Amino acid sequence: MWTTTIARCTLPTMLKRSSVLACHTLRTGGRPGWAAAISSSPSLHLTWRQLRGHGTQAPSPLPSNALGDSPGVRQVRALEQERLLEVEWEGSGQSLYPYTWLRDNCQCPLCTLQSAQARSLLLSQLDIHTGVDRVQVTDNNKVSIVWPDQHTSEFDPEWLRKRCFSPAARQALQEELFLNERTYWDSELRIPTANFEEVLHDDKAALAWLLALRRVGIVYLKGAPVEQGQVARLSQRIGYLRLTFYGHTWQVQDKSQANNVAYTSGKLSLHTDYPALHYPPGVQFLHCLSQAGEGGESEAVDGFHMADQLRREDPEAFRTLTSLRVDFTDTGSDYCDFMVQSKNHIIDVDSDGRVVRINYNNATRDSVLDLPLHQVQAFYSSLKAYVQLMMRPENMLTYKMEPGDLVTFDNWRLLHGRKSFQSHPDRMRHLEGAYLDWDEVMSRLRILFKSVHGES
Ligand SMILES: C[N+](C)(C)CCCC(=O)O
Ligand SMILES: O=C(O)CCC(=O)C(=O)O
Ligand SMILES: [Fe+2]
Ligand SMILES: [Zn+2]
Repeated sequence: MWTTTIARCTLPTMLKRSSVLACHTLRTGGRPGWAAAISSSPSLHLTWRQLRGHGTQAPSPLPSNALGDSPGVRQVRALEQERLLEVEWEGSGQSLYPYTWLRDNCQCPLCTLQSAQARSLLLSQLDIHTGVDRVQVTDNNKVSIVWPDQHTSEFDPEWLRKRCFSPAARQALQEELFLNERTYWDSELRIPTANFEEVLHDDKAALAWLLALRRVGIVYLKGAPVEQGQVARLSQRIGYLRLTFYGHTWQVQDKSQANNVAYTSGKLSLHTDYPALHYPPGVQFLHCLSQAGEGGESEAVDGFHMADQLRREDPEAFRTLTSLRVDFTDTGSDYCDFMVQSKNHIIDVDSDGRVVRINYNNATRDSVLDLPLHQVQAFYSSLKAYVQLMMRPENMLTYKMEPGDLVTFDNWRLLHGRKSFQSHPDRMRHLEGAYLDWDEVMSRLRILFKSVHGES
């Protein structure tokens, strides 16, 4: 039984600016806490193992799982009573597979459309009470099953091993697919930095960029041409960008009759972008084309880290912000006219209580507050507690973008802001921005990993 615990760990020197940075990270089993070595050198060549953290996997009853060197099958046995196939691995260990699942996932050309790597077997054709006629290990070490209707399935040992139903194997595969392990940080973070052109042209650099974006939540790219169109170029490296009412890409400038507080020279307090949508953009790019002489510095905090801190320091506030849905609103005209309304938790948690998304922009929080009278004051105190935690100097990162800098960050996790600035009509501060979603970014990450490391 592997339980998830909060552990304290010390990060290697590369991630911190000075002395020892205490970080909090999720750890499994009774193993020592991992420490991901995240290099912030200009080329940011990080290895998969470095960013995954070696100690993140739960102890596996199998010698190696989902990470290569798959042993062969020694023996298979049909457990008739339980309707399970038992696979005994060479070396040590065994795995159990339900008959129903095996029949459902037959890889033969009748059951699978090979060109789409998709199931063509219909659920109506699946007998969920099927038995087996006979099972054996073939000469080329495949697991062969003959079903009662004499249909035959053959399974590759490596394919089966990866899909082992043990809790440890499931956890290892889920981490490999979704990379949900995060490295929390505070004001001491040295933002992982890479070269813009290198990320565009080199697969290893692009992989390191996306691994760090997932794990740390923010990566700085330097050396982008100082002209519009670079965030679009970078989004093409992934696939495509996320269109919103503010356009395919958008220009952050001090505008008259601004349709958003971002388009002024005023201070922006820590926020996530677009909580007025029920599915806010997962990733944000901001490219600096021109900076203000005075002001305009950027601020950022790790919203997941802050939420975990709030859970410990003020559990009642945490409960309030994860359970009350807050109305957000955004009305105006840009790409086209819009009247957007949403209801979001300030802190979204999944069914296991893990923080998965922060939704908060004070500018678009609606005056409509759909709460019973007696909950209103408690809502404000909870929100204040979270925001005051974020504003502590030890939690907040500050940096000033220069022309050619392009920051990429996790908009579901980070809250970002900017200091007010002096507007000069001859030298306007100008950032170009774009959004992407995590599904597309993770898709590119998996493809890059496969092409760089040659694993499936
Ligand atoms: C205007 N834009 C696209 C730069 C930011 C919108 C963020 C928000 O209003 O939540
Ligand atoms: O101007 C900046 O530095 C940040 C702008 C911003 O946060 C936004 O446009 O939403
Ligand atoms: Fe923003
Ligand atoms: Zn089949």
